[in-house]
Amino acid sequence: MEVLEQWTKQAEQWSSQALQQWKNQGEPLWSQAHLYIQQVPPTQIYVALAILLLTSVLLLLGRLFKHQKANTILLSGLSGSGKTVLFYQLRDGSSHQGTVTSMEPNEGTFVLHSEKSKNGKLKPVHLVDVPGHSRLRPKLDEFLPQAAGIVFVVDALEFLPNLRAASEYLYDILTKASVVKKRIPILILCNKTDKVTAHSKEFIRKQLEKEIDKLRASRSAISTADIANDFTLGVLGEPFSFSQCQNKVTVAEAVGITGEITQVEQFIRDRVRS
Ligand SMILES: Nc1nc2c(ncn2[C@@H]2O[C@H](COP(=O)(O)OP(=O)(O)OP(=O)(O)O)[C@@H](O)[C@H]2O)c(=O)[nH]1
Ligand SMILES: [Mg+2]
Repeated sequence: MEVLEQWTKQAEQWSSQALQQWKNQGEPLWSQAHLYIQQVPPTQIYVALAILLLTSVLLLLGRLFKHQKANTILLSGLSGSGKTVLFYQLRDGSSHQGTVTSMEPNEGTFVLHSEKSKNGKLKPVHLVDVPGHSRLRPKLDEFLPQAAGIVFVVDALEFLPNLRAASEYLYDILTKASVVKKRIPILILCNKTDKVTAHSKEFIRKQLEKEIDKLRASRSAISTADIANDFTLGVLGEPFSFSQCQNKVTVAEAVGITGEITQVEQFIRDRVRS
């Protein structure tokens, strides 16, 4: 016990000595600094402070601005259209065979696999694969404020049996206030075109336009109170066509399973620029 007490005393002594030494060394430095500040005209100090403040504000604004620049691309579309396969192709260049119906969004921020070998600085893309199950679709709304583009994936093989459901989902997206106000570009991606029985993108576009035209007629007949937040689609009195939309709507083809995805990659890179 005594040894311990002696040790503690010794340690206390050392630390107070060290503290005194620092104080002795620091004092002349402090008085020198004080003297120097007194010599500098106050205007110079104010100018230096103003410059410091201005650069901090500019840096902060720069960061804020960078954050606001959207780099999110959303993959939407009915269940089974091939969004998750596409997500992995874009990220890894492989389809990760054996995907099952997604129960939650797949999300990642990365440089597209096909661009990894390219020189130069490429901005990473924040890609979100929103499950097609009707109960999970509202998740799309969470990501819309940051969306730079929406890819609406359509199964070109099993297209006709799903025409009504796909048109309804697309109609909902096209009339969302956040989509219309921000004019978020939409790419209708006709997937699974590897099979000979797949429909062409022209056929798919026309069928979707016809079906949306019917939906527009039936929906405008219901109470306007229900659709108060929605925007009316196209030009009233004219048959609906995607060219009437305020946001740019384009159509492209892909084969997610084998990685023939250059058109969707181009769409993404056009929306997300460094
Ligand atoms: N023939 C063919 N089949 C494909 C293609 N892309 C995807 N598939 C198949 O389509 C099925 C559904 O693909 P997923 O990527 O899981 O579909 P999803 O859109 O993510 O579906 P949810 O998660 O339920 O919304 C899988 O069996 C895939 O193998 C393609 O280009 N050609
Ligand atoms: Mg999925």
